[in-house]
Amino acid sequence: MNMPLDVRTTQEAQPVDTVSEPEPSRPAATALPTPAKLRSDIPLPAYLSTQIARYRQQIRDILNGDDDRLLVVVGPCSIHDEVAALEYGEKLAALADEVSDRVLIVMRAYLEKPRTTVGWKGLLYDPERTGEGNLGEGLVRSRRLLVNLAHLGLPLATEALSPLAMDYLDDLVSWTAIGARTTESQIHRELVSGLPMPTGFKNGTDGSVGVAVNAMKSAAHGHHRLGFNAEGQPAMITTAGNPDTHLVLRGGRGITNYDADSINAAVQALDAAGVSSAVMVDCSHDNACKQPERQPEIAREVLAQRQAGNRAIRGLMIESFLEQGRQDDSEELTYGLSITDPCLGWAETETLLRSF
Ligand SMILES: O=C[C@H](O)[C@H](O)COP(=O)(O)O
Ligand SMILES: C=C(OP(=O)(O)O)C(=O)O
Repeated sequence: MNMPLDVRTTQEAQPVDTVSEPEPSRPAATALPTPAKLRSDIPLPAYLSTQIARYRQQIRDILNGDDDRLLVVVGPCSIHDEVAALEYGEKLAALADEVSDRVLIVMRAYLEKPRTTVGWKGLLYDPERTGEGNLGEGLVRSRRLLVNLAHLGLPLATEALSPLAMDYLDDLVSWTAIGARTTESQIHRELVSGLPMPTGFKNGTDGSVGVAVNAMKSAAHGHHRLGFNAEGQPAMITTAGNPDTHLVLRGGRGITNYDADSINAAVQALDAAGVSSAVMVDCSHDNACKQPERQPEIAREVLAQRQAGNRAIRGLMIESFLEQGRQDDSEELTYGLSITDPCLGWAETETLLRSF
């Protein structure tokens, strides 16, 4: 199991003096299994652990320039239907083999969604999408799905939103994202500092790259943070620092940042800060103005810059599912169609990935 370097459990809680006033009411708390229990109920077989370690190293090698292949993180915006996710994974795994001499494909297996205001937050929180929330079932289904996807031979990517959720899942993930809404958060930077895999920090929702550069500097350092050990007891977590972080350019409100000037400016900022200049371009989100059919043209434009000599460009992100577009959540969903951001369809994705 990949745990941060040193986990010390607080043994001696100080007794609290008698409280004269009644304790203010607290939010309802429903008990959940500990990370150790979930990991033992849904174990990661040793051969998959070896596979994941190998993929993490391949991703590091690409980011460091020791492997010339293109890193492509591709898959649904969010997973709401495990059957469709596995069908997508089977297709992607076959294609990944076919293009593996020039592209390392990593499947987006996103179980937590950051929302601008409110909305469905992902399989991990509310697997039946009732609005009631059921983290107990969500954690089980999320872990089981990641194990099943890993069985297909794919490396997996996810967004780390709740730092505690990663305690249940991080052994299964080969690449992690910190999203645009949390890159500036100290808690997420501390989390990344102890993660065992390469991690991309998105630029901010306003397009600012500086917050991601600062995040990389912070995450490279060791931290002490509040957390829980594998047995679920409160613990001071001591992290060693993560040297394998990089920038993900995803555009911002009314701004795209995949053009040569934007990428060069970002690389200059990374160089000036003394952090890795490896860049991944997210062809979706604000770069595509949420128009999924624009992703192939954005990918081609970025790859033209790479072919023209910009070797800082090491990766692309593409939001893709079985069907193109999106739908609002309802009782009668179209199979294989996103219920969060719009995705490129499988046929278009296949053509695009083969062209790299
Ligand atoms: O990638 C997904 C969305 O862009 C992100 O979760 C925010 O979604 P929202 O603005 O619909 O809440
Ligand atoms: C939420 C996502 O992206 P961003 O943080 O760039 O909005 C995502 O990639 O699913």
